[in-house]
Amino acid sequence: MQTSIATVCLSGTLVDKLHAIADAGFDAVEVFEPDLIAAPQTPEEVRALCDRLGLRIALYQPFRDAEGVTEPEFAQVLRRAEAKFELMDRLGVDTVLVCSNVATASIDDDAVSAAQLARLADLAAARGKRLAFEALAWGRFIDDYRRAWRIVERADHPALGVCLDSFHILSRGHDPADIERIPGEKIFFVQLADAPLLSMDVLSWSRHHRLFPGEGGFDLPAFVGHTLRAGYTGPLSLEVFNDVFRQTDPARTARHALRSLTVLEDALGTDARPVPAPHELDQVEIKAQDTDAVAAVLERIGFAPSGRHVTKPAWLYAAGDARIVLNEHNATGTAPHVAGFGIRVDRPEDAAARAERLGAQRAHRRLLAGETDLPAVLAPDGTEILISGPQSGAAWPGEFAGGHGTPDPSIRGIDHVNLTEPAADIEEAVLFYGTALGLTRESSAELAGPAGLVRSQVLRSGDGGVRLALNVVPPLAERTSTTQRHAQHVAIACDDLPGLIGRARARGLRTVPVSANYYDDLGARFDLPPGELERLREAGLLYDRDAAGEYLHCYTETIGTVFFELVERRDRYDGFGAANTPVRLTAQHLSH
Ligand SMILES: O=C(O)c1ccc(O)c(O)c1
Ligand SMILES: [Mg+2]
Repeated sequence: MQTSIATVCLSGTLVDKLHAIADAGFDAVEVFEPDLIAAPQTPEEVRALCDRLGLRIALYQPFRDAEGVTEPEFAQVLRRAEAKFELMDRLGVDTVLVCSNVATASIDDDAVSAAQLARLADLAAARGKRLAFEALAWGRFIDDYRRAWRIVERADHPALGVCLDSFHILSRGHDPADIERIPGEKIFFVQLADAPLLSMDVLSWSRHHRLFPGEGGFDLPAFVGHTLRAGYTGPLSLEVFNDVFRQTDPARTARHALRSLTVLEDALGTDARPVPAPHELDQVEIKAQDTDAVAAVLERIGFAPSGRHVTKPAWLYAAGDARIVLNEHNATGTAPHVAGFGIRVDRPEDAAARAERLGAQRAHRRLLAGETDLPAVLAPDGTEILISGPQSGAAWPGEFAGGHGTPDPSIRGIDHVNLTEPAADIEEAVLFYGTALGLTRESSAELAGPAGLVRSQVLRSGDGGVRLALNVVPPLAERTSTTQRHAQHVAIACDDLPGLIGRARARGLRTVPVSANYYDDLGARFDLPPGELERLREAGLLYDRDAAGEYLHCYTETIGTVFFELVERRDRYDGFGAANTPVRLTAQHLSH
């Protein structure tokens, strides 16, 4: 399937955009007219650049307000079209998108629109051009692709077909199954955009909030399936108007965009490779110039040092199935931060190949798997993912020697990892981690803290063995606070958290203090058994409950940009204590 993207999706000048699109690996491009008009290059120069870059210009767009108009107005439409066909000759593009009239339409009549489009198509055909008619969701009279098709069918002109844009169809709740009634050769172009399911006017929704396929609430695989079954063989072209992507690095956004098409193609089964589902979080790597303070906190929690790496300045701390690597190799000048994590899957090489197909780079392991040969990849945010095989008791811990001490018996494993992403990168991170690691998007929440709203998206493997939470830093929070920017954390699963916390405190562990008001509110919200509220208050634990079970948790101080959460899941509780997050954010804010 040919891949294409509209220049309007990206930031930068037309030349920046074309380079980014070609470098990402797209086959074709839609030139969005305002990008061309503002560019200092001549159309011939743009055409030559596309040739050099190996990019086909598949579409020129948009041509607005062409039909449903009075005869004098239509004479002006033909004059304007003549100039655009001339321009298209110079650019070397043969198809122009004509969108349904939003501004000048005064005649609500299929016969009139069909006759005018046919006359426009006559003019186009004489210049070797084609018109792809698109019903905008907010068209004055034509706002439904089925009506656009009826008009095109009625005009019955070989140079006139439809353009199907998933946003206009799915945002209005129009049934895309009727696409299959359109002959494939009359579908001149297909544009793809996803979007979050918002309730707002459709024009603002379209102009500001479109997303790449797989990132919103629309069923793009089903939509594309209908176009393919109709017999469409042209490019799948991304057309995403989005306020963030208009600002971010175009090269990175273009790679992200192409990744979304790769995922979509996989979902269509044209190149399906089952994603190996991960079983568990095998380890977390925390890097810093000096990891002593993190080591001290881990020992107070109940981890035991399992030794130093045989060749590198790195140490393994373990307890139960929880393994944390503290790495000082190549870390000059860095504060403690989560540099990577490990997952355990059935077929590590397949999982790595899948991640690479989605644009991840192979990581040249500086640390683990130097001796044991395991694949590792870099996520777009730079996090290193080490991929282990299914056997528990992986080989890599054997790279560490000289351990001592006994871990606390209540510690079970790694419950989840919580990474922070800049607001501009969250869509990319969610798409990448979800699709490369075979995790499903779970709840997303907006949590209020003293420095703004923290958006949080949870990704989870089918059996809950791997849980990853991605938090968006409030974009302006850097001006007021540093704490939320640094909200990366590693959650340690244990049983009997009250018992563990007592022993950990005796070892000197400090946790973030919880307000007295919190416990008053907890008592009001939950009818807890006698004495339970007091026990939670004395232990300084947070509490949550849902229909499936209970959740007890608490947080350590922050070291560098990392802190630890200790969690006990009772029965089948499957959340993250989100209701308690504002209390935690405030406590962390106060302790800085
Ligand atoms: O928002 C618009 O005006 C607009 C223009 C061209 C398109 O293809 C489209 O889907 C929307
Ligand atoms: Mg469109």
